[in-house]
Amino acid sequence: MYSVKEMFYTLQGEGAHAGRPAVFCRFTGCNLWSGREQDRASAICNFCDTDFIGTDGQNGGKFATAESLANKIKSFWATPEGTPYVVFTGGEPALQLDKALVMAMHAVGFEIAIETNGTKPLPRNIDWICVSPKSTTEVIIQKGNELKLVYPQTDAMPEKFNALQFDHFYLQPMDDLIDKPGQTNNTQDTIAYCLRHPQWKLSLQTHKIIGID
Ligand SMILES: C[S@@+](CC[C@H](N)C(=O)[O-])C[C@H]1O[C@@H](n2cnc3c(N)ncnc32)[C@H](O)[C@@H]1O
Ligand SMILES: Nc1nc2[nH]cc(C(=O)O)c2c(=O)[nH]1
Ligand code: SF4
Ligand SMILES: [Mg+2]
Repeated sequence: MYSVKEMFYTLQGEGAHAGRPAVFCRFTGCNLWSGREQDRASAICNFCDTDFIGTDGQNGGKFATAESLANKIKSFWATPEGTPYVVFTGGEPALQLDKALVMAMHAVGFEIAIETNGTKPLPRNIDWICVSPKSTTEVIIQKGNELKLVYPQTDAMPEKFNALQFDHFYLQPMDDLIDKPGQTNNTQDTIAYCLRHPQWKLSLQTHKIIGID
């Protein structure tokens, strides 16, 4: 059984594929935060910008089989043109994305991306792996396509990750959910870090800038 918070067709906002049309499938639940505001301060990951509780979002629901979820995802790709692309996110998608769903998505012709915190094993054959380390957690997914670190995090500074095996290293300014002026500092500090350490590139959350999902 797969539990999905929401699904929608939009542009990937972040990282190396920013601007690319994709179906987003947001799974319910995460291993680093309950998702409840009263638990945020004590959570391992405490800056999350996402509501991933329940199945009540747009096109959310429970799916009994990989094939039924794959067919639903396919229904949001509205054109015969291009290679259909799905981004599995959450919550933490590694808690639910399994071999059966990877096979079912490939069977309906999709390329598969994942946005993961890197603390849980992944099934084989995911086409694009984006790992975003959090706080003091151990990153067990040590290779992939992009490492996209939210910056700054006291317990997860870039030096900890710069020797891992990724093709792209991105820093994404922390969207400060409370202190909006603080956000400007995060962006300026991220730019300054990239300029000093050019292994790292800036990733902006462009969907927030242009006002799409
Ligand atoms: C909501 S997470 C879901 C996927 C997975 N649990 C993870 O953390 O990578 C999706 C992406 O948003 C990033 N993110 C979450 N909160 C953010 C914030 N306040 N500012 C900037 N990026 C954020 C995460 O680091 C991750 O790259
Ligand atoms: N447009 C858009 N791009 C995204 N890239 C990663 C997202 C996520 O929440 O995982 C996200 C999202 O929520 N929307
Ligand atoms: S690991 Fe990802 S989904 Fe979980 S709380 Fe952190 S940012 Fe949100
Ligand atoms: Mg998001």
